[in-house]
Amino acid sequence: MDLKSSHISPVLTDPVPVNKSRLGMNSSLAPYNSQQDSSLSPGKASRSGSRKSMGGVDDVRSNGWLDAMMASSPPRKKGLKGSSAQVASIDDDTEDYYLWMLEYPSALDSFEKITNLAKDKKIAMFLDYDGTLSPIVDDPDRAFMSESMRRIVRNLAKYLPTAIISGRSRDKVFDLVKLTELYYAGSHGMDIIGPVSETLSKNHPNYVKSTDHQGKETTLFQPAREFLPIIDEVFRTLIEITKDIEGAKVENHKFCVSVHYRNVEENHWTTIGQRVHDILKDYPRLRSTHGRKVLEIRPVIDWNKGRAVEFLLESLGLTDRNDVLPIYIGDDKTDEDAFKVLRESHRGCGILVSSVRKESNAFYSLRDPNEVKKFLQLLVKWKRQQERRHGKK
Ligand SMILES: O=P(O)(O)OC[C@H]1O[C@H](O[C@H]2O[C@H](CO)[C@@H](O)[C@H](O)[C@H]2O)[C@H](O)[C@@H](O)[C@@H]1O
Repeated sequence: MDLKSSHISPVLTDPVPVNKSRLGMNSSLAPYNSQQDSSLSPGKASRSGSRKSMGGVDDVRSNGWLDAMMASSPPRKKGLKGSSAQVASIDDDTEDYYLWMLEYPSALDSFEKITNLAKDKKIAMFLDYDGTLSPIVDDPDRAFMSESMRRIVRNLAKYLPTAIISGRSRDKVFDLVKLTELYYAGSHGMDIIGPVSETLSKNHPNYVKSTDHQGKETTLFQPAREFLPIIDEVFRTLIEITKDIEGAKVENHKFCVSVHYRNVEENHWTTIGQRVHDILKDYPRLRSTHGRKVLEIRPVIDWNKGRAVEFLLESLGLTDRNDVLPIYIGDDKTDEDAFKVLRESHRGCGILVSSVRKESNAFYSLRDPNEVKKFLQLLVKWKRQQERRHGKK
């Protein structure tokens, strides 16, 4: 992979004529504005040059934000509210779900098919965190993975290169996973700690030698470094503008910011959405994407979980090889970028974790983290058997 080419470098997207945003285009899709005052810090627009609300047209109710916010997570199971540790998703045991599974078959039922694909290949495993390794809960600070899940992931990493790719900051996700034998990509892939790769290090300015939690030599890749001050600034602003909204929570994930509304009364979702939307008019080089009851504010760079998968495969020396099968398991919209990369490059497979029907670029599905655990457990068992068969310990 040539890091000098635009294929891998996180090039900012091209500017689009201003009138597009005036036509009510969702600002989460609105591009970097080359007209911005270059004397400002990265991402910040001058007030006079900022995109203002266009008399109701540029309003979260009419531009699709509110719909996306409403649709961003399975509805709650009745009676779940209260405990912060309770799982907040529902099982949609309808006929519809089973019909949907014809298109996205269960990875458990298809296990043999998957391992047939993996025969004589090296699997590279990529795992999302929230909603995949840990259940979705009301309090993001209490989204713990179970000890049994941790044990299985640790075992898996003995046999396969395994990476966690999360929207959380790398440090936060490491604190939750606590496994030194994995690779980590935080901030939706904008903060990667991976193996040393001579080819990559020669070609990329954002690639620096580092040491991991065990003091082992690794490399750090942070394609959005220049955005650190602006992310900090927008984080503080978002805290300020949401402080009167009960239940709102803002998290700083170093290269991106999360604004949670899971615990906000539904009749205040428009307010929270509108305020975030309006603030982003001052930051044309930042955009928002929709996660599970969360708005994620991130730099407008051509980098996402899909690019992180490509990057890690390259760092592991596993790219452009027919004997590699990457598997990515994730539950969220941001994981779709990774599913898409695997689907479009005709290698590996995406597994969507969902208990409700969703359009996806994944090939298979698993209902919830419990099924993820069963799948990973089967994989460990299968790898063990394979190694025994091939005479390894
Ligand atoms: O890429 P991920 O590892 O899946 O991270 C995406 C977001 O996950 C967290 O929020 C989600 O999980 C919370 C805990 O279960 C839940 O309360 C919240 O509603 C979900 O959106 C994390 O807190 C976010 O910052 C991440 O962006």
